[in-house]
Amino acid sequence: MNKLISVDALSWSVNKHNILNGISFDICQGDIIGIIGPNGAGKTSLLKCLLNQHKNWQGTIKLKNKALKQYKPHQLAQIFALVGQNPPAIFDLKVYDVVRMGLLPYKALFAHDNQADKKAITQALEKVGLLASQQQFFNTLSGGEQQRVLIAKALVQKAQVLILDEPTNHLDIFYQHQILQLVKALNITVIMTIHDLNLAAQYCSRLLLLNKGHLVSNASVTKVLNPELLSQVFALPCYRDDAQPNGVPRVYFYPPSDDNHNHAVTQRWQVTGTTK
Ligand SMILES: Nc1ncnc2c1ncn2[C@@H]1O[C@H](COP(=O)(O)OP(=O)(O)OP(=O)(O)O)[C@@H](O)[C@H]1O
Repeated sequence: MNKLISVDALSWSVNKHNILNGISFDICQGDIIGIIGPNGAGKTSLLKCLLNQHKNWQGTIKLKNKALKQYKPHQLAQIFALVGQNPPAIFDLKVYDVVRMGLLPYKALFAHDNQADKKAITQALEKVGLLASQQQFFNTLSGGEQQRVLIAKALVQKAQVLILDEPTNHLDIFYQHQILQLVKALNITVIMTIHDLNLAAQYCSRLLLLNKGHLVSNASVTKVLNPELLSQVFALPCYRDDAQPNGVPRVYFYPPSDDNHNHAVTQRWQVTGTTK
C-alpha cells in the first residue's frame, strides 16, 4: 500500500509541558486509523499537528513524501477534511450551502457554481442520504444529520484524508454505527479519535493507543486491544471476549474494588492533573 503520511519523532509542548513525546508512525492510503487513549492522552493534539494547526511541533511529518510545513493552507485543505468534535453553530445556512463550502479550497466564495460543482454537491448529499433535506437549515438537523452534512462537505472537498475528532460524540447507538459505516464506505483514508474501543475495533483497520503523550501501541485491533495493556492505560480491570459473532474482539471494563480504584484514580490524577 502507498505510504501517505509519515510521522517521525513528533513532539509538541506548551509552556515546557510535554504533550506529545517522540511519536512515530506511518499511514497508508486507505487505512482507517483509530486513535484511542484516556482523556488528556494527546489524541486531539496529534490531529492538530497532522493538520499543521499547531505550529511549534518538533520532528518530521511528511505528506506524500513532502514535508508538511512546505504545504500552503489551501493545498492542505485539498488533502485533509476535518469533521470536529462538535458540529459548528451555523445558524443561517442551509444544508446545500454548508456542503457547498467544500468547494472553497478550489474557488472563490462568491464564484458561480458550474454544472460539475452542482453535480458534486448533489452526489455527496445523496451519498449521506440527505438530498431531500438540502433546503433545510443546518441548525435544525439532529446531531447525526449534522455530522453527515459535514461528511458530505468533505466529499465535495475531494479530500484524500478524512480527519474525525470523536465522530460519535453525542450520537445514539444507531447514528454511531450509521456514521462509521458511511465513513468506511467512502473508501478514503480516515484518521479518527474515538473513545469507544469496541466501535473502534469494529470499524478501524489499525489502532494507535496514546497514553500521557506517548504512542504506546500501533498495530492491528487484535494486538492493541490487549487486556493487560488496556488495564494499565485506563487504570481499570479489562477483560476481552474473542467469541463474538462478527469475529471482532470485544473488551469490557469493570469497576475495581474500592482500594484499587482509589489507587488508580490517584495515579491518573498525579499523571494528568485531572480525573476527568
Ligand atoms: N493549546 C493548549 N494549551 C495548553 N495545553 C493544551 C493545549 N492543547 C492541549 N493541551 C493539553 O494537552 C493535553 C492533551 O490534550 P488533548 O486534547 O490532545 O487530549 P485528548 O487525548 O484529545 O483528550 P480527550 O480525550 O479529553 O479529548 C491535555 O492535558 C490538555 O490540557
